[in-house]
Amino acid sequence: MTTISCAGFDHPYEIIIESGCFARVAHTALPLVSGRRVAVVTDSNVAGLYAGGLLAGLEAAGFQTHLFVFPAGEQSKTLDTIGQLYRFLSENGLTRSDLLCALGGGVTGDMTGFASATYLRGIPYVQIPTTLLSQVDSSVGGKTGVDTPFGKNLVGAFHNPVAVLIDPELLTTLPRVFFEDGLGEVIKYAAIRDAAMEQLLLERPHGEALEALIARCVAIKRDVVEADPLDTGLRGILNFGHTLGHAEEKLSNFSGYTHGQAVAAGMVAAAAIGERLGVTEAGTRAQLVRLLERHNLPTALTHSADELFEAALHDKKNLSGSLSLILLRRFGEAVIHPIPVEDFHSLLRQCL
Ligand SMILES: NC(=O)c1ccc[n+]([C@@H]2O[C@H](COP(=O)([O-])OP(=O)(O)OC[C@H]3O[C@@H](n4cnc5c(N)ncnc54)[C@H](O)[C@@H]3O)[C@@H](O)[C@H]2O)c1
Ligand SMILES: O=C(O)C(=O)C[C@@H](O)[C@H](O)[C@H](O)COP(=O)(O)O
Ligand SMILES: [Zn+2]
Repeated sequence: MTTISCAGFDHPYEIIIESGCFARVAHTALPLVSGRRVAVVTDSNVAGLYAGGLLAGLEAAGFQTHLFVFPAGEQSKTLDTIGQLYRFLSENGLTRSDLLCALGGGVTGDMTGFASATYLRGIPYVQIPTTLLSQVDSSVGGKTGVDTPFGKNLVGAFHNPVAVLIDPELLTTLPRVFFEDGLGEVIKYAAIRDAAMEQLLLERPHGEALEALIARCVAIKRDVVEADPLDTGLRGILNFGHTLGHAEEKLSNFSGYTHGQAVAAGMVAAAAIGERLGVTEAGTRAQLVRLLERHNLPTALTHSADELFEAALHDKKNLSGSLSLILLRRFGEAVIHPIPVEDFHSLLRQCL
């Protein structure tokens, strides 16, 4: 078992990483809230696999439970679903002393966290991530929100969970394509902060090696979000590959590449731009491509430079005509590189 503490800008919380810890959710949640109602939020795939066990455990511990299920997939990550969730919470009498449980992947976690930040102006929530992506990244750090027709994650709030319980055993039911999708974010962590992780990614990780890899990513994310909780500087490095990855997702109406796939292709493009600018060591792009291909991740974006540029104009790192590009100096070290928006456009035309 690994326990990682995170200071949090709003409150401190613990991230528990342990095979089998799913069985202890109720035990962990009990001392964290004074109320006795819990709303479990999950998607239509995860509900049938894990909601029953979670509800039974919570009820045995004395909680009154309510289950909100939405259709699985990125296309549900909208204000519309959030509206339905608010109504559900209100109809079931959830108060600010009660608890929300995000049981699922990043889509569930981002939406539950956003409802938790805004319903009654704040109600506690616990993250129980069930995808590799959500275990290594989205359940930690308190970025919550939804996609909009004008761009990815453009409505949201910073709001930390009261606890994160990561049980790698839950990944045994995860379809292979989503496991590989999560490896896209794992490779991001290696690329921005820890070149040695590449050795652990030569084969598909499993068992203790997988648990260690999850803990390493969480520790890196904890260090970065503690240093810059509200994303005003250093935290930008966690966005490596995301400027173009998010543009790609938006241009496909959130039904093309999954998030991890889009980030994978976005990282390759960012490495090409970095090499063109002379910021990134030559050969880094090829190194990234080899690692991504090993795990069946895409290495090319599917839209044109002009389309991607237009879509990226809504990026949150775009401030008054200048865009903070996240580049690598070399594999294992990221750098934030501000450039005028027009230069970004011509770089895209040259590099894609
Ligand atoms: N807040 C953050 O810091 C942060 C970080 C990274 C990504 N994200 C967001 O996370 C989202 C992507 O998350 P995701 O990849 O987890 O997607 P997801 O939540 O849609 O889950 C992927 C698929 O796996 C299924 N699934 C989940 N757990 C399962 C299990 N244990 N067994 C079988 N099937 C299971 C789901 O039903 C879904 O079909 C994106 O919206 C992205 O923007 C947020
Ligand atoms: O936590 C962060 O900060 C990240 O950038 C992690 C990313 O993997 C994640 O996809 C995040 O949601 C992107 O943030 P955004 O601010 O670009 O929406
Ligand atoms: Zn991401």
